[in-house]
Order: sequence, then C-alpha cells, then structure tokens
Amino acid sequence: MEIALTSATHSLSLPRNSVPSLSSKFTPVSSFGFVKFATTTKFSLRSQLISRQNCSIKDQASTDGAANVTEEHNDDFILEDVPHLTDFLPDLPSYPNPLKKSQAYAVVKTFVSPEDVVAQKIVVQKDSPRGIHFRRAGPREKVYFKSEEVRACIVTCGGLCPGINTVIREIVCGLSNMYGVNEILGIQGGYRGFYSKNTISLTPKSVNDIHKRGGTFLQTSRGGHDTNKIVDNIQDRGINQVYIIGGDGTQKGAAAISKEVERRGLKVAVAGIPKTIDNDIAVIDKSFGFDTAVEEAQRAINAAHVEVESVENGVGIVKLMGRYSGFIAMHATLASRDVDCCLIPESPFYLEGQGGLFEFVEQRLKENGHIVIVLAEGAGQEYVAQSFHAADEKDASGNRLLLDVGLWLTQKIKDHFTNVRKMAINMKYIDPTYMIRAIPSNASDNIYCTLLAQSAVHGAMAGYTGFTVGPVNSRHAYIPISQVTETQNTVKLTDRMWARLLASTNQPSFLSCDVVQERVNKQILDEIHDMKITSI
Ligand SMILES: Nc1ncnc2c1ncn2[C@@H]1O[C@H](COP(=O)(O)OP(=O)(O)OP(=O)(O)O)[C@@H](O)[C@H]1O
Ligand SMILES: O=P(O)(O)OC[C@H]1O[C@](O)(CO)[C@@H](O)[C@@H]1O
Ligand SMILES: [Mg+2]
Repeated sequence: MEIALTSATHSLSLPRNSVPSLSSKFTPVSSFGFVKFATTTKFSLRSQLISRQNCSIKDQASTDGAANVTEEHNDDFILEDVPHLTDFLPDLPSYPNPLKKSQAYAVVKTFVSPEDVVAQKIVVQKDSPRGIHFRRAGPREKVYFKSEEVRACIVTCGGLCPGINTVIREIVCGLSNMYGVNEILGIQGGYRGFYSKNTISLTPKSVNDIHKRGGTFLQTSRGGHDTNKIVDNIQDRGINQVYIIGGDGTQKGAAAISKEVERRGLKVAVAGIPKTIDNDIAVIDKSFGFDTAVEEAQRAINAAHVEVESVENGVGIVKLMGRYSGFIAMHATLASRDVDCCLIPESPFYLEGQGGLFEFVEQRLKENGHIVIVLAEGAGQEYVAQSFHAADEKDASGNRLLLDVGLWLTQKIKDHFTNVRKMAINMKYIDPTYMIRAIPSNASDNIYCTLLAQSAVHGAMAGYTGFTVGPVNSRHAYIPISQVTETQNTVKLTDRMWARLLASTNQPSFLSCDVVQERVNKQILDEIHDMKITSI
C-alpha cells in the first residue's frame, strides 16, 4: 500500500516502503493514512510532482471514534497539511473544547471531523485524480489551550482594505465569547509595533463599533519585519497566540515568525488572515474587502460615464488599484457595463496603429460620442517608465513604486487627438484609488470577515500554527502559508472570465501585440504543463 506524506510546505505521495528512511524525522499522527512531517524538510517541486503518480491510499479508522473510512481509493489524494504545535511539542496536553458547553452551539453539530478536507480542484473529470486537499476550518473537539492561559495578540500589516476592522473585532469577540479568553493585545503599526510600541488591550467593548469604520484600528506599516526581535517580544510578553492580518508580504513574515517559534520550541500558535485589495492571494477564492472595493469603484465609473456622456467627444479614464493583477478593474468593468475598455497589467496594450488603443477610442467617439476606459494602476508600467525615464523606486517593504499610468494615458490621448487627429476631445480623469480601499466593508464582506476571524480562532485554539485561513471553493480551510506566498493570483488571459470581459466591452484584444501573444502562449503552455501533472 502507498500513502500520502504531507508537510507544512510540501506534500508528497510515496510508496509506503520509502517511509522508513524518512520516519526518524516524521511523526505519524493522522487517522487518515497520512504521515505528517514534524520538520520543515524541503523537497524540490519536481520531486513532489513526479511522486504524485501511482498513489493509492487506504483510509484508516479515526482515532477519536469519528466515522471509519475503510474504503480503498485507487486515486491520487494529497493533503496539504498545516503544522500543529504537537509536531514540535509532542507532550502538549489537550482539553475538551469549551464550545461543548456553549449555548450558541448547543444544538449545532459543532465539531469539524479530523477527516474533513476541502478539495482544491472542484471541477474534475470522471477519471481524474482527487488531487490536493486542505484541512477544513472550524472548531475541533479538543483544544490545546486553556481559556485562562491564552494571551493573544493581533497585528495588521501592508496596505488598507475594507474589512480589516471587522476581522480584528471578530477575533477579539470570537476569542472572548466562544473561548472565554480575556487577554488580547493589539500590536500597533504593523510588524515593527512588536518591538517599537506599547500594546493596547482589546476587549469586546473596545472593538464594538470598529467594523463601521474603514482603515485599521491598530494602524499598519510596510517594512520593519525583524523576525528575531518580533519573536523575542512575543516571548517577553508571554504571548501564545499571534493573529497576523496582511497580504503576501505579511504572510511571508508570518511564516518566518512561525518557523522561529518552532525553532525555539515555544507554545505559540501563529495564524495568518490573508488581506489584499488586489485579490492577488493564491489558492483562496477571493480576498475580503474585494467586493466592497469593486462596488465602490462603480461610483467612480458611473461619475466618469455621466461626465463624458454630457459633453461632446468625452473621454473618461478611471484608475483603479491593482499592482500586478487586474481583478478590481476586470470585475468593476464587468459589473458596470458603462466601460468601453479595460486595461490590466496582465494584458499589454499598444496605442498607435491598427488594432491599437487610439484607433479604438476614435471609433467609439464616432459611434457613441464618448468612451470610458478603466485602468488598473499596474497596467502599461513599461511604457510609462520609458516616457518618464523614472528611477526604479521601492517602498519600505521592497515593493516597486508604480508610476501614474492614468496621468500618462490621459496625456497621450490628449496629444494624439489634438496634435495628430486635430480633433477636440473632452478628457475627464478620475483617480479614486485610495477611496475604494479606505471605506468600511459591505454586508457580505462583513460576514466573510467574521468567518475568517472565527476560523483563525478555532484553528489556533486547536493547536494549528503556521497556517492561513480562507475559502477554497466556498469552504473555509486551513492552508499552509507557503501555498499562498509561493505564487500570486493574476488574471489569466486564457480564462473565460477575461473572454467574458472582452465579449462585453468589445475592446481590442491587442493580440497583434507581440508581448500579448507571448504571454498568452506562455499561459497556454503552463496550462498544458499543469494538466499533464494533474493527470499523471
Ligand atoms: N519576505 C518577507 N519576509 C518577512 N517579512 C516580509 C517579507 N515581505 C514583506 N514582509 C513584511 O510584511 C509586511 C507587509 O508587507 P507588504 O508591505 O509587502 O504588504 P502586504 O502584506 O503584501 O500587503 P499588500 O500588498 O496587500 O499591501 C511588512 O512589514 C514587510 O516588512
Ligand atoms: O500607497 P500604499 O499605501 O503603499 O499602497 C498602495 C498599494 O497597496 C495596494 O493597495 C495593495 O495593498 C496596491 O494596490 C497599491 O499599489
Ligand atoms: Mg503585497
């Protein structure tokens, strides 16, 4: 029989007879026939992929009496598991979950079975392998912290996003109301706040109204991540649960903290809650605040449309956030129907000549008398850089500072129509970039934030660590942090969503542009490669 091996950072399927050579390093823990890595052993991506072939798993009886799954699966099942405190503190005692006595949960089938997993791939073919799975998020029968022992902290890092305050509020209320935790500290001003600022005490009362405000109640920052100083501080303050809200950079920082905690053998659970307005975090369905931002973007697009419709040859340009991925621009365009053209970082465009943007603008002006262009801030950066001869500047976290593509495009279009086409146009440039992320979250994002916060709390109380929470195919899961930091989510030009947008706007695909062709070809090749791997 063969089994699946899985770790915080990697998963493998190996023949069982290959386990003994590894077994000194690994602790078999699961009832699922999985062997869980107790170390951070690294395997090359290639070895993971090749080893996925030919795996069969015989699920075994659950140790805690949950449903016995004895059926033999002759397909490829992989669990991308998250670390647990007992991986490096094997003698840690566990306790019955206090939710057992909770009035709120009294009639609910409360606990998530250790066998519950969430499939990463939901659209499958009859004979395709079962593929990658994550542990389902939610309360566990046993917890590894006594309520009175918990000293939790919350920190927010990176850019703003609608809903951060809701997540803070719900972590505090979740810990307090569900688990009876009284000591919760707010770390102020991002990672550097661990070692440069005093903490504030957070109680359900002090955070009661914060979800009605935009921004972050705890303030945020970029840069300043010093793993050793942060973990020294965690140790000095006696903190044993760390909740870290932030984007890809923040999650990398959370992974570093969790590794250092493990190296020092501390009983500290580290939970990441993914945040980014750009929706560029891999694996999860969508990041919180994204819907709110798209909704707010409608107001700017609507204003642009009203303005340009009311004048002759009106050209409206709306610049939205999206550093490396154009999800906000794409979704705002699809939602609005007033947009004639959407430009995103993933799809290069060109201005002059046949099939170029100038030709399209002129055509729409002739047909409709106006045009609205939505632009993601990361689009066309290479052209802007050429025009401005700008130095490559970075923010405190090392992210490249973007040049203003909105101003650049505005000027280019004005110059072209005034000087080349001798046509008078009415240009309206709207830049609501910060406005769409500085607002409070809408109703559905508020619910989403609540689920994220509560999942994080349940996971930490159950002793999981070094994990990120998030919905995978609508089911909340515990995801190894590396899974969400190794790649960035971008708009796939080969996906049907981008095709839907092109079909809705009828804008040029700019396919005669060599760079676009190159990117589309690469995406097709990547997909063929992926398909081969998943069908091994
Ligand atoms: N590789 C890394 N290792 C450790 N810490 C990191 C790493 N990358 C970034 N950080 C830290 O994470 C914090 C936030 O990073 P960053 O400014 O890139 O924002 P982010 O979390 O990616 O959010 P967003 O991009 O959505 O604004 C900063 O304090 C930064 O120092
Ligand atoms: O100006 P700030 O606060 O550094 O943030 C700007 C960046 O943050 C993001 O909103 C991501 O959080 C990007 O879309 C944007 O480029
Ligand atoms: Mg980032």
